[in-house]
Amino acid sequence: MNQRIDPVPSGAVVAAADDLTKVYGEGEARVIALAGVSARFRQGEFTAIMGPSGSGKSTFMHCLAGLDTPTSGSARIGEIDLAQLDDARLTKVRRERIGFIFQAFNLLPTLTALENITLPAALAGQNIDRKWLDHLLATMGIADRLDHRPAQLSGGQQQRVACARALASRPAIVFADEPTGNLDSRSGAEVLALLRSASRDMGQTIVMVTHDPVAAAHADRALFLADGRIVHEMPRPTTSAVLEQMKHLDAHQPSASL
Ligand SMILES: Nc1ncnc2c1ncn2[C@@H]1O[C@H](COP(=O)(O)OP(=O)(O)OP(=O)(O)O)[C@@H](O)[C@H]1O
Repeated sequence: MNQRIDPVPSGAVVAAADDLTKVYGEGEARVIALAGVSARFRQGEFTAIMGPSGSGKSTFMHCLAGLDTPTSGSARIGEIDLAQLDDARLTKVRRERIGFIFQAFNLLPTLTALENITLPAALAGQNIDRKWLDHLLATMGIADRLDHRPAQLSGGQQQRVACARALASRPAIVFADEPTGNLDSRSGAEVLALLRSASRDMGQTIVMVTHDPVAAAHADRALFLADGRIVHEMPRPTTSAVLEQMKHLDAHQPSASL
């Protein structure tokens, strides 16, 4: 009997894109931001989305997260096709199933760290499991900063609060948009280690857009976009392999030949 070796993670599909296209503008201003992107994101999988500037990374993530509407194709969270939802239902799905981490942290300045962390769950009318929250706060290393307001925290601490906020309600999927873009390398490494541990130890599915090969090397796989298409998928990315791939893609950018 042949033993089959299956390289695909066996977790359930948590989010999926099928032939997503996105066209902005018309006539001379027409831009094809996504030209048919399909991908699966499995339970507990940590995916980095990479690609040259303008390749469609943000558009892809926004369509997957229900923050933007594709021109055609479908984006699903679990079994829910986002295109079938009106605005109110879409907001509900985002609140209940999706966590977000942004480059600029996006914490509310008048709220304490703890209030920021629990706000999305409160808005969604969800209870946060206290044991889970304590575990999360200890893991994120912010248990002694909970009464501080964002201005009283370092950038790294603010992003760890934002990570705890995204993970608190155990969403189906967390989208992180350049989460280390505003951090020094040490704080960035801490945040990446936390995301790594959230996926590996807590089974959290994470999709992270990044320009940074060091950040991508923390993921289980990297998807590379160019001109609105996925042109390469790299399992277990390393910094040097990602760097090579990026050089290759940059060399094929139209501007590089000018
Ligand atoms: N609202 C919009 N209106 C018109 N064109 C847009 C809009 N948003 C994005 N685009 C265009 O779509 C293409 C993809 O943009 P997108 O922001 O998804 O790329 P990206 O890979 O995230 O870029 P970056 O790394 O620079 O953030 C670009 O050519 C961009 O100019």
